[in-house]
Amino acid sequence: MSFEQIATEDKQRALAELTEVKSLFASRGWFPGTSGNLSIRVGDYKPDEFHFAITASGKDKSLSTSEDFLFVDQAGKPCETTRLKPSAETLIHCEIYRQTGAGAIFHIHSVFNSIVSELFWERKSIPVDGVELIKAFNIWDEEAHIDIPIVSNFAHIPSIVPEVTERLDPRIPGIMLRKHGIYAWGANAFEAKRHLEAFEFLFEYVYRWELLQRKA
Ligand SMILES: CSCCC(=O)C(=O)COP(=O)(O)O
Ligand SMILES: [Zn+2]
Repeated sequence: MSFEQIATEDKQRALAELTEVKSLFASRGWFPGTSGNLSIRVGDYKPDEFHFAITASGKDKSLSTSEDFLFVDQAGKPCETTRLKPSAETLIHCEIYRQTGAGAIFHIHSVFNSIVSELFWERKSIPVDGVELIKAFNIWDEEAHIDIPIVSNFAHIPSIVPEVTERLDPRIPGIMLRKHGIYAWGANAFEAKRHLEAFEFLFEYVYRWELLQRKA
């Protein structure tokens, strides 16, 4: 399916959802210093052909303007002529869509996610044991244990992608970039938001729990 074949309503829905989520996350202080990026997929999906709307790079994401989003293809190339630049991290979105077929991907930076990625960097994953909010990931085992993967962060974004490819865990709808931020995804915007909120809760929990253990 080409970009032109995708229904206008589908594209408008994606932009409306992105606008709503962006404003909500901004109200929570989740885009400090222009950080973070959001995307929602549109149209049919094949691992080698898909399209998505994504935040434009370097914008103040607490503001709402007519130049907040653009559409790109599976290679991260704009689908229409525009002076906007897609997020500098678009290739990470491309890779996550390629591997998971997700419908939405949200990325934010926070103090808790950055600290825990460093606390657990040596084991390359953030362990979470038996916390109820693991159920937000549709993992319903009693006393579930999960490991949230942490990958290296590089200024050169294409260098991050191979480790994302390697470490993506089909059970866990997220991946943490070391001292950078969390990527969370889901079948749609509602699910990606639920996952992101759960990750952020768990990161704060893990941080505070770790501190209590170290003091004891
Ligand atoms: C000032 S934040 C550094 C870039 C970053 O990590 C980020 O999430 C925002 O980049 P974008 O190009 O999507 O605005
Ligand atoms: Zn980032």
